Amino acid sequence: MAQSAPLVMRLVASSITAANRAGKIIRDVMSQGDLGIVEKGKNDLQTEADRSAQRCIVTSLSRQFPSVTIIGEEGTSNCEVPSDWVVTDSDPQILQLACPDEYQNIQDDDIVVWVDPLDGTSEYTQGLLDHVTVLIGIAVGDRAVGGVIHQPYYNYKTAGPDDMGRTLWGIRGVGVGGFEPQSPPQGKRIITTTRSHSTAAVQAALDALQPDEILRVGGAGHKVMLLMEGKAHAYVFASAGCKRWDTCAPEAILVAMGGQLSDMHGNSYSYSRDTPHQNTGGVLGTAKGEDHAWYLKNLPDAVRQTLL
Ligand SMILES: Nc1ncnc2c1ncn2[C@@H]1O[C@H](COP(=O)(O)O)[C@@H](OP(=O)(O)O)[C@H]1O
Ligand SMILES: [Mg+2]
Ligand SMILES: [Mg+2]
Ligand SMILES: [Mg+2]
Repeated sequence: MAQSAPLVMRLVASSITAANRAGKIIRDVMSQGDLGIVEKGKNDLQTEADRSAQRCIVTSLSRQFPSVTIIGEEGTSNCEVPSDWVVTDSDPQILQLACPDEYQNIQDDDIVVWVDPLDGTSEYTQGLLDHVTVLIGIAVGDRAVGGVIHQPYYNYKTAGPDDMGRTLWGIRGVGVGGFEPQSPPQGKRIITTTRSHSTAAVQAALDALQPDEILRVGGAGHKVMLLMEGKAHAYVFASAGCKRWDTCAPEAILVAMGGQLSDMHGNSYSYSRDTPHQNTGGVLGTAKGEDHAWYLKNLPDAVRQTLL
């Protein structure tokens, strides 16, 4: 039964265990105390946790799916991966779920896996640990279809080391799991946006949308989780700073529960293997039940013109 599950379902099932293992690596690097920070660019850090978590995920998935294209934020390295970082088991619950007809016969060639081994690096280095997530997105053709978000420090203030963290998943046409989907409060507009990568255009977009409240938090995964759990109505980021690995997994889960994610012009991002990595049109995510078009209509043209 499990062996014969369709490829998309097997990829999500294996991504859950790989993301959980990567989360443990992220916690271990922090508790060992040497983050090994490298500056990749302006306001763009990489730590030993980003590097190690990526090696864990890419090695684990490519052992099981050697012909599937995997694109990760941190590039590749040929160093040996410790054997206990390689996990090849799968989440049994996902393998039992019915796969939609349109994804029954998907081949290796049709898939790209987008990996952000540690989303919210800036917040990780500053000790804002619950902003950190591990993101694994599964694209079929050019669409984000499956997503896994692992939050390694969920409940870290109250949980012990063995019950810390959680893993959320979603598959278009199947549903979501690992969390309780909630709608945001009616009669209010709460917008979430970047905490560490703001610009004049990012602020101008927020001003025009007149939110009742702004939640400035780290990580694309964390911000989309706020939409999924009814804590915010929209994620508005009028900047070209995010990449496909930031949005693929969150978009798949958000869409699977009835929300939307597009660029600031209302166009969907393509997640096919030859697509550019940069989300040059910015990010607009809206919770289930929100009027995505209202946000698009009320964004100032001057802001939109700063984005391709
Ligand atoms: N100006 C910029 N330069 C580099 N990365 C940016 C960026 N703006 C956003 N990002 C990336 O987009 C993700 C979400 O950003 P933010 O937390 O500011 O909303 C982060 O992913 P990583 O932490 O995985 O690198 C962040 O690095
Ligand atoms: Mg980064
Ligand atoms: Mg990221
Ligand atoms: Mg990252």
